[in-house]
Amino acid sequence: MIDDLRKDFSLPRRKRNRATPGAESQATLRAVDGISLRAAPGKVTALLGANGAGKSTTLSCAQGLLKPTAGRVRLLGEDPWRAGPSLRARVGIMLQEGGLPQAIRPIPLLRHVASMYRKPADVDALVSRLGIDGFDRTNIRRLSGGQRQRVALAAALVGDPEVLFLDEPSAGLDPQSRHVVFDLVREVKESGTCIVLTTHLMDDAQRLADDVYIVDEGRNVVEGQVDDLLNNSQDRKTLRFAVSRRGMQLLDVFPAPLAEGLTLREEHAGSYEISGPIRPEHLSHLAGTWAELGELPTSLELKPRSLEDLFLDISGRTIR
Ligand SMILES: Nc1ncnc2c1ncn2[C@@H]1O[C@H](COP(=O)(O)OP(=O)(O)OP(=O)(O)O)[C@@H](O)[C@H]1O
Repeated sequence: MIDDLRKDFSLPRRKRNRATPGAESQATLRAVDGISLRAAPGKVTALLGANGAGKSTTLSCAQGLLKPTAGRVRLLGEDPWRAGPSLRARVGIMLQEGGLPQAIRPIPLLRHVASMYRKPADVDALVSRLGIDGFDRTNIRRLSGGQRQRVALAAALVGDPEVLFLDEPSAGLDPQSRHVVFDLVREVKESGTCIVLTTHLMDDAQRLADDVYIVDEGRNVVEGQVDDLLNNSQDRKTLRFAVSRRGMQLLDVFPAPLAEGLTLREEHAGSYEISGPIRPEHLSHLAGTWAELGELPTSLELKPRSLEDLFLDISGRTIR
């Protein structure tokens, strides 16, 4: 549970303070500015946001790795910043950078980690499930990014945690590994573990998460159950199509006035997206226009709005 979390980072300012020559004044960066969230047992809670939105900082405060500037954090009822080893033993953490020792092979590392817990998970089962035995002759330093991710996940699960934090769990995974990792995460959730994850991949969030929090510039902007968020926008659809005539003006393709809350975007030359409450008349209008022009779209797709559409509406389509 996180209530009104704030985290400022002190940044050295290059400019010297004229009032006190020689002294370096400090500037602060507010990375998190009032985030609140709750993560329940037996659920996957996803924290989504653009690069630099404040997700990892929030997770680090929740894990007790960073001290919040203000606000309240409770992890299994305790303040994680002050908590001792008994709380840590109930929590599994998979960090974005891996955070693994480098000069050791994966299985000896996992056995060593397991030896620190009173009731560890079955290391052999985790190793074979995540295919770690296939690359155990290599030190962690030399593993590929995806292999290291799998070892990091196994290390986070080896203590059979009650709360599991996953920072970008599918980064660098090939499609097969991604399926295995997702199935494993679902099983862990069904066993009652509270899972909190961050991801940039909206597909992953849509497939894995029960609850989502979208953060932007350190603040919550949307929160809710994935199903509710998507159902609420059920009347909204996204139509994507491409036409072969390069350089064609958008209005030649869709001359109807953009009434009724439809938004229209040219993704790149000849490739368009219309979103909003699309009705059959709009499709027939488009088809009529194409028939007049003798144009057949090279692709055409009508989809319900996804978490990615929702996310892009909120955080914009340009890099900030
Ligand atoms: N130790 C630090 N010192 C100074 N600034 C920091 C520090 N850690 C993070 N920041 C800044 O705080 C902001 C939030 O960073 P954070 O890592 O929480 O974002 P994020 O949402 O996890 O991003 P990403 O998706 O890229 O991992 C960024 O502007 C980042 O540069």
